[in-house]
Amino acid sequence: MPRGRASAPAAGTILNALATGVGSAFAIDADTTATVELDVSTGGDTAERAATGSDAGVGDGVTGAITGEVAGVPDADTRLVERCVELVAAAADVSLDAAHVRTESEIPMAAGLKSSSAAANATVLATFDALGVRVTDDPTDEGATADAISRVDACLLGVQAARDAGVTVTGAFDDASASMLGGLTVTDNEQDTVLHRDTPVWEVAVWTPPEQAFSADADVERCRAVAPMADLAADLALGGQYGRAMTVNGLAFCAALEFPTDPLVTAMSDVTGVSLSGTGPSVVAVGDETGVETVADRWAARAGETWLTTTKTDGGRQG
Ligand SMILES: Nc1ncnc2c1ncn2[C@@H]1O[C@H](COP(=O)(O)OP(=O)(O)OP(=O)(O)O)[C@@H](O)[C@H]1O
Ligand SMILES: O=C(O)C1=C[C@@H](O)[C@@H](O)[C@H](O)C1
Repeated sequence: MPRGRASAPAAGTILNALATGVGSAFAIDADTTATVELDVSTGGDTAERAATGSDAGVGDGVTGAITGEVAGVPDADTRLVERCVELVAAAADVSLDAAHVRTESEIPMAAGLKSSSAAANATVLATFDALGVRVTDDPTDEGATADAISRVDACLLGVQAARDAGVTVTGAFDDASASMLGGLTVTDNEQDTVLHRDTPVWEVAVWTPPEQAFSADADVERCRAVAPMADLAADLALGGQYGRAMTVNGLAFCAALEFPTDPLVTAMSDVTGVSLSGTGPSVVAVGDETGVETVADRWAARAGETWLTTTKTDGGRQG
């Protein structure tokens, strides 16, 4: 039974795309790993098997059950990662009799740290790994050939799966591209295009409060109301002023989504940038070691987890 494995990093937010469709994120050093086992069909007529399979999946050429499992979270919603396996099988033109995907994650779920993008990217890459298809950095490798797929095309399969599973508002290509490519990206999530890439190197402090906030439940109308501030943050990010973009975004989206601004106000004089990450509740600060450690000490008095990490300039990897 072909088996594949891959990992992809979490990310923090520079600009939330829920206001205008333009978003920006950067990869951080905390991973989700996916292990995929495939039962590949060896013969017979796919359409006939698909019509008769009692557990048929929604993907073409999938005749049996695709099951998912999240280590340590028995009641997790696994539709996103199951859909990733289906879409990769369809892109690689492979028929599956069954498949199982298991994720293990250092990233808290629904905390604003792009757990969904990391899980989707890791699963897409692990499924291609099981099929012997390697991911390449060559953007001219369009679509999945017998042995290669470009990173961006692999990422777009995960974005499609997130849309199909209903875990995203815009598709979150900003989060997904930062996780898959590494470094920082600015994207247009309506066109699924990368507008800008860079690899800033920062120390990172993260405060993750004890609650969850699912992106699909975010108040989109309130986010759209802060579009003028999102436009300003986009201009700053596209001009390379990432820290200022992040702090403008943080103040605007804490206000829109009714998270406290105090963790940002008490951090901003010590760091390059600080923001609510994603749709919250986590807050992320970037800067030099002294600055982020000062902020982390201050945040440690709050309920939840405060932790230190770094930016990551490489993204998802197979094996
Ligand atoms: N490790 C994982 N394995 C499988 N599915 C996951 C995993 N992590 C997240 N998911 C899926 O993503 C959903 C959470 O998506 P959501 O966008 O709300 O969280 P997030 O990506 O952490 O937040 P944000 O988009 O604000 O950064 C979960 O309900 C689950 O379906
Ligand atoms: O679901 C979505 O479309 C998004 C969720 C958040 O992570 C945002 O930060 C991101 O820009 C878009």
